[in-house]
Amino acid sequence: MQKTTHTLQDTAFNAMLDHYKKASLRTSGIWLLIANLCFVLFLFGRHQFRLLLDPHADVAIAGPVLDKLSLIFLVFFVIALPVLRFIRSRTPAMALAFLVGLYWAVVFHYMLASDAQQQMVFPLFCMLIFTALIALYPTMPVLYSFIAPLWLSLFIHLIFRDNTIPVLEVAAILIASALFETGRIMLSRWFVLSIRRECDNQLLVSKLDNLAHYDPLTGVANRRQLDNQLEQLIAQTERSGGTFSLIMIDVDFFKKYNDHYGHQAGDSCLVGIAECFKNVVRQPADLVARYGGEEFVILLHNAGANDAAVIAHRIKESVEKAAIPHALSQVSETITVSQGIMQWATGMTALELLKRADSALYQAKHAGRNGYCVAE
Ligand SMILES: Nc1nc2c(ncn2[C@@H]2O[C@H](COP(=O)(O)OP(=O)(O)OP(=O)(O)O)[C@@H](O)[C@H]2O)c(=O)[nH]1
Repeated sequence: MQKTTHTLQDTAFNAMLDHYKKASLRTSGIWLLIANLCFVLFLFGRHQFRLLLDPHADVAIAGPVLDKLSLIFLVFFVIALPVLRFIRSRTPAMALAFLVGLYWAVVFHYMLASDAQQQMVFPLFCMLIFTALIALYPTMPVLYSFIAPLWLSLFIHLIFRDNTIPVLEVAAILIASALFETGRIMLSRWFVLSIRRECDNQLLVSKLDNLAHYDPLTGVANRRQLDNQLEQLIAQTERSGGTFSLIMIDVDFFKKYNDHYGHQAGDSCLVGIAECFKNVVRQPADLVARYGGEEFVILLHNAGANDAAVIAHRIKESVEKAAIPHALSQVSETITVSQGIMQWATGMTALELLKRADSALYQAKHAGRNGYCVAE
């Protein structure tokens, strides 16, 4: 039983984690794309600004290519931004992140080939990976799809550029990568922890809600929920017109049942009877509630007294079919119920309705039990 509860909790937690990962991907994916656009515009503006200050500046190699690449990114941005809203699964997000990463790998390639742009590559690399970390840390595969092309292009370039390996630059990249990875682990632990707390809170709220609104023995609505729904139904029916009915049900000779079979058997009997009621009403529209002790009430939406009588007949049949033995009953060899039906009329309060249904139930008892009576 405990194992089942744990499995259910784990399933709820995994579903919630998945939901929040996707939600965060949609919102922070947009932010990341805009941040990338800012970096692109910065490079473009920087190049134009340098030309403005010094028309002979050494920008010949990378400058024009970067301008074209900026334009390409702008087109890509215009297409990708609306698409991002519709991304529901991880694979297209990974593909999109990889494309942006690849774009930066190409930009790095051209920047590293120019003396004037070279010194910008490492700060740009750091800014890119850390903004990506902020946006994508909950979904590691998407984050790595973005980082991998950047990282590989830089590393391959550094190692194969000259015959000697630039130890300082490689060390700087390794330190930045180590900071990135430890930061990612830390953030994603906090993320998982906050989802775990959220999941626990929701489970707690639903447990408290169950305790507040359902009868712990039979699982049907309790008196509090019945009172609330009845008030609401009266207000709603008064506003929109129509009608509804209420059936009050009492188990026949239940005291004798308890005395004969014991209180625990009495409890099981109530559970079985409540099950019969649930099976015959329209759910979730109609409400089965435990009114108190061995008395139940059923609220039937959009039902007149005649419709309620049909339901009452079905209840009688369903209880008979359950065939719960009752050796001391004076009307049958099995458990039976008596029912009082009352149709709501305009201006009638909840209290009056319940009282009239109770009187009809009394009449049904008086008429020999195991039957139903409609209030006049
Ligand atoms: N096992 C069990 N018994 C309950 C519960 N709530 C009420 N009862 C019992 O239900 C019995 C109700 O008895 P009465 O009100 O005298 O009615 P009855 O014996 O059904 O007689 P009639 O209604 O006239 O047919 C009492 O013995 C209560 O103790 C419950 O939750 N579990």
